[in-house]
Amino acid sequence: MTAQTAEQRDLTAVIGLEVHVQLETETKIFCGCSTRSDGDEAPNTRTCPVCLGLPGALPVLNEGAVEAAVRVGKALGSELPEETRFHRKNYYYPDLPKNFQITQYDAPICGGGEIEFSVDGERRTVGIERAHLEEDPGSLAHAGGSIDTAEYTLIDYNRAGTPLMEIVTKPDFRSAAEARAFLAKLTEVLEYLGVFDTTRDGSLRVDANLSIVDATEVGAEGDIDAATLEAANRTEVKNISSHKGAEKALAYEETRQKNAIQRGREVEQETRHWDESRGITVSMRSKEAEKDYRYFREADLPPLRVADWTERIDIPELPDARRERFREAYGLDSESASKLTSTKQVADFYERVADRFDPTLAATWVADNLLGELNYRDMAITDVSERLDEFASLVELVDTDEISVKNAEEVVLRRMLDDGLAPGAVVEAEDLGKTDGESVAAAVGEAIEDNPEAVEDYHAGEEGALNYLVGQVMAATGGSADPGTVNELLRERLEP
Ligand SMILES: Nc1ncnc2c1ncn2[C@@H]1O[C@H](COP(=O)(O)OP(=O)(O)OP(=O)(O)O)[C@@H](O)[C@H]1O
Ligand SMILES: [Mg+2]
Ligand SMILES: [Mg+2]
Repeated sequence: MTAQTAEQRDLTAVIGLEVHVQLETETKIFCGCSTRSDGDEAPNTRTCPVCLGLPGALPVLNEGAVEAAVRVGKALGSELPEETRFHRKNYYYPDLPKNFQITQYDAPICGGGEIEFSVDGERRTVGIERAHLEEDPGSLAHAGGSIDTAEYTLIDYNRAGTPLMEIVTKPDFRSAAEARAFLAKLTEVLEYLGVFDTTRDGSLRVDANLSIVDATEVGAEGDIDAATLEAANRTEVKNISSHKGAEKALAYEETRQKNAIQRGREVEQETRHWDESRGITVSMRSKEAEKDYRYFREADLPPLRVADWTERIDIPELPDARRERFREAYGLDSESASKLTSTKQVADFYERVADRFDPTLAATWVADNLLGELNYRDMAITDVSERLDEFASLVELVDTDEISVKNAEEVVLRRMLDDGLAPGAVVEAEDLGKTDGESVAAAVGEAIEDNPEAVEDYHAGEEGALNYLVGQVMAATGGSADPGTVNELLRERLEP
């Protein structure tokens, strides 16, 4: 080891992501096969000559996929070209029986753009290189689960031809945590656009690129010049299917590469595989160069004019804008505004409740109570979207003081979710109607009469005695009296 490598160098990680997202369409991108799996379908049943790549079968572009891609482009602030084209990317691997993937090359549907997100309370902006449309390959099942030890592999082409969008970022990330925060934001935006179904298995897959550069190469703005980026040997980690997986794989790669460099070894430019169960990346092959793919024009698909689509398609209000509007229009704090805009469905639900009640009360009920109880049950807002009227009538019962907040939260809401009951039915079944003023007053009188010692203690200045008496009244009214009112009534009655 030379003297130079023996001392610790100050190193920085450089990260760029290629994110493959399945666009939500009814049918595949180049044929009429369904994209919807019914859960326990047999392999290779949702297929036809086109997605099986049989000779002579001709692709026909799905308009739904183009529309979704245009939405994504608009949300990213990309440049949408007048015209876009498709290419064949040639490679030999059993997940694609044609031996090429129809994708885009020099005229992708989206060029440039950026995404802003927060990480550790700081705002970051990451550039988008481009985003293009392509077909998803089939899926491989390695016997025993591991690609490097399997004896054989099974192939299922049901997934083949699902519309994919590959969103390629600039190498603008400097840490694994940033990459993860970006993925969360991207997912949120895609979900708002209605082009992405997060619950679909494998709907988001990431290739994570990482290289290490000397910290001295990083400018004041975190910028690194193109020649340095080009010269740095990067690894591309494939097979990552979750945000958390991406963060873990990148953190692993960062440590592995930094250790190699600190020991004076060079990092090899290669493709690596993320082994989720072992939590490590393993070498697969040297990184293919662009020329290996022999890209050429897909002659079976004519160039597509996107200009008309771009004009016609509008996108909804995006998460950041909606968050800001919630803060201003409804006077919510940042935390509630964030919670209530976490998905478009939650935000829509909240706005419908806020239309009927005081927005702050609506925020407490949706953000704290409802989302909390749903989360606890592994349910989503979409499970109760149809029950907005019932939910509103629960808030109404509290708002008009007919039941106590405690009973509304702990009894009514829970039984609504667990047993599918309407709030009125729960109130009746559990006899939760608030005790009227007279019976509370009577219970207060009784508590004073039955507990002379506590009364004496209270008069002797012991505040604890009052709490004891409040407890007695609450017990006598079955918890339906308002503790604050009981407290006041007792003080009044005990005044000398
Ligand atoms: N020095 C670097 N360190 C880390 N990431 C880098 C570096 N230079 C480029 N990248 C990132 O690598 C990714 C390159 O993706 P791109 O799709 O353009 O090419 P590719 O990976 O060679 O092609 P393929 O789609 O065939 O895998 C981008 O996300 C880019 O930001
Ligand atoms: Mg790529
Ligand atoms: Mg790549």
